[in-house]
Amino acid sequence: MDKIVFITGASSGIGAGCARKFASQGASLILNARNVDKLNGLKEELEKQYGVKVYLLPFDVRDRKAAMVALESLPEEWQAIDILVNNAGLVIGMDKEQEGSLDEWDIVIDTNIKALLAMTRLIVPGMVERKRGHIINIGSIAGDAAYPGGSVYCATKAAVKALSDGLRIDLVDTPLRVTNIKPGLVETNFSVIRFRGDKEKADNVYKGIRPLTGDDIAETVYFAASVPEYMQIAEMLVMPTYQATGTIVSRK
Ligand SMILES: NC(=O)C1=CN([C@@H]2O[C@H](COP(=O)(O)OP(=O)(O)OC[C@H]3O[C@@H](n4cnc5c(N)ncnc54)[C@H](OP(=O)(O)O)[C@@H]3O)[C@@H](O)[C@H]2O)C=CC1
Ligand SMILES: CC(=O)[C@H](N)C(=O)O
Repeated sequence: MDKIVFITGASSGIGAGCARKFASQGASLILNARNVDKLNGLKEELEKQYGVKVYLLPFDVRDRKAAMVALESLPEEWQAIDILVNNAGLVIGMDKEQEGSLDEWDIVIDTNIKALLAMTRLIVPGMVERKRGHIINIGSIAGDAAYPGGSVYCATKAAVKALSDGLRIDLVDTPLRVTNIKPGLVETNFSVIRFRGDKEKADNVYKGIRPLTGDDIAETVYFAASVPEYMQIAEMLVMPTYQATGTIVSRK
């Protein structure tokens, strides 16, 4: 794949899986996250294993100015981004809406919605100009229906669906494509962060079921990116076989 792929949140889980998959197919990668050590390790791994070019662009996606400066700093040969994977995201806590922390919800909303929107706003105009581009947003099954203690996270992922659908409408007279990938249970660092570092609670989320991995979701992201140009995968809901909805899971 002779394309430049920009992935936010590439230091872990689904984002790192996407980096590995696109690298295995020969793409050039711009990788973002805050953890520079992890990004450096991934760059070294991908360059060694696949002989691809990797450019690191570490910044906090919530920092609009840092995002703008980072993108403006891209060397000429890295500027024509073909695929934007808006993946960086998180939730903190599983509190009832009437009891949770407004400060933590600010972090969640700023990362999952406002940063995704800012990255889109910064990168998509260039794609329109070049008449080439694909925006792949990582939404969630959580955006389809609220679940107990998940209202704010679910609302952010419902927003990702609305932003993806709206962008697709706004780009309908261009060759650009917009995809919303909606994973179910995927074992990554997500639950460790949700439960504020409590590994036991995080492990319980995946108990009795074989969850998906970041690599599984990366396969679907790559599939959406590699169908012929006249095809647009608008949305994909991808979950483990023993999961039926955001909350109905059969555990053995
Ligand atoms: N795991 C799951 O079950 C599911 C996850 N998702 C979604 O998938 C996406 C990826 O999550 P997942 O891989 O599971 O979780 P991880 O916690 O493993 O990875 C999250 C990534 O986002 C990055 N990130 C978080 N905040 C910021 C920030 N402010 N600026 C830049 N990067 C940031 C982290 O890097 P760093 O800390 O280095 O900045 C990390 O690379 C999220 O949008 C999540 O909502 C959707 C459905 C299911
Ligand atoms: C992390 C996710 O989005 C997952 N589908 C969940 O809400 O548990």
